[in-house]
Amino acid sequence: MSELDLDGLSLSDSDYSSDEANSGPNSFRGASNQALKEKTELLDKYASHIKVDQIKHRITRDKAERATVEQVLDPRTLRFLSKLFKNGTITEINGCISTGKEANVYYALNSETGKEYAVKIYKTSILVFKDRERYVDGEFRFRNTRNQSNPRKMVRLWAEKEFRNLKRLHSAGIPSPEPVDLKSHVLVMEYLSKGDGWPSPKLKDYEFRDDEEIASFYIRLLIYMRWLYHKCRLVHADLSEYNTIVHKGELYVFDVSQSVEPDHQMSMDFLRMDIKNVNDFFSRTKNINVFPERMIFRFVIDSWSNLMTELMPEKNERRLASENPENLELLEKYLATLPHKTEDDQEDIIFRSLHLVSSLNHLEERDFDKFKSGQVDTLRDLVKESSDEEEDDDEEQSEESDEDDSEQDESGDEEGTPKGKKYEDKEAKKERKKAAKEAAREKRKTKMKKHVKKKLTKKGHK
Ligand SMILES: Nc1ncnc2c1ncn2[C@@H]1O[C@H](COP(=O)(O)OP(=O)(O)OP(=O)(O)O)[C@@H](O)[C@H]1O
Ligand SMILES: [Mg+2]
Repeated sequence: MSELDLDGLSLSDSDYSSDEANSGPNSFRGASNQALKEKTELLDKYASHIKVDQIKHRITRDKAERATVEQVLDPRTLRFLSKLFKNGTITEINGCISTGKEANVYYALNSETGKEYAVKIYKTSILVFKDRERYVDGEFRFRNTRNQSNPRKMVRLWAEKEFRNLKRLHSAGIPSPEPVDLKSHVLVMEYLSKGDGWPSPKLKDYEFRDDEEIASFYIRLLIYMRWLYHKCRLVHADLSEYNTIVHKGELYVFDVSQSVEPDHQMSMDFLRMDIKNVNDFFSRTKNINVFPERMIFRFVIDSWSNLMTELMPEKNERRLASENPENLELLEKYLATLPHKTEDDQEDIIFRSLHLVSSLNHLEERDFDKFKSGQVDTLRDLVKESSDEEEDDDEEQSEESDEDDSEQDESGDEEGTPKGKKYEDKEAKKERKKAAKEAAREKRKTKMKKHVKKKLTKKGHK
């Protein structure tokens, strides 16, 4: 593998020992005597400072169990943890906060400074690895790492990605856990706690005072999505009430290892999904009025000057706004001008089904310009335009192909780009299929000859 240098962090093969192919927590089959010796030494030294049991209610100071530590942490992980002990970042690990699909998060402490930390340890299981590939693929920053065959290297890359993304959030003023240290696949960050080890609640568990507070958190989250896009050049790609924490009265965004840059081929689909998740939580669970998804989408990606032109038609009024880009109050003001989503919002249903072009990124720039400058209210016209050409060739099959759609969803296309599945909810998928069938039927009735259409299209764009 070529050496990577990502924002000063470099990866090289030398950090990877080849003792375990893909160590599950306690697998050290095939480990050399030397590795075993190293593990024993590390356990002798650090096991009494590491508690890996699940934290049930609050962090306790029970004695750590060497046997459990040995079972849960593979030698490599133990080695990187020992570096954190040695460099004085932490002095103890006091239990497991979360065992996720992709990582385990532990509570750590520096008893000298009293500072608390969350230590996120990424897993190297092959299943996780396959699932996550798509977030790294297509990212300019990780262009040299495509098709990495070594899960450990990939996992290290994701940890690094999260570390760097957290830094971006932090410098953009988006409340998020401060990244503290990174050792391979072991990431240390600020622990968001109410004090004494108690974690601050996730958005999903937070007890809101009233509707006003709910609405203000909703608005904030929309603005953070915009800041992520414009200030951090990121789309979160897994934004929800599970990956946001209410800490000291503020909404904190975390879990950004899968976040992608806007140039990623799937970024627009991820963004649309994030918007849907956020809207669903606030409208269905919290019962407040939300904005139409397509309008939020535009709010997130549109330029500052376009938004301000809409908000303040007078030129001299806008001067101040141009000196103060991404200003929180002005963005709040802009959002206050948006209408609320109605129950049966057809435009939003169409917006959700933009999957027809597989990715919004596949639309040409001029289409986006049209959309952004308000020449078309939704992307419906553009979708028709862009999908027409493909449909000319395969529309006859469209109804039949519906049948094996789901299979395709699982496998993705030739280039490994997943279609639908995670990014499209069932409801939207049903609507999309229904709309596609109806559209195909309608289209057959009034089908225009290909050569005539080509001529017209060309004229129209001049
Ligand atoms: N900095 C932090 N402070 C407090 N708690 C945290 C922090 N980071 C993570 N957690 C807790 O650990 C859980 C898992 O973290 P995170 O979402 O980053 O990992 P994940 O592997 O992506 O998990 P999942 O697959 O469940 O989303 C969070 O839901 C949260 O409860
Ligand atoms: Mg998470």
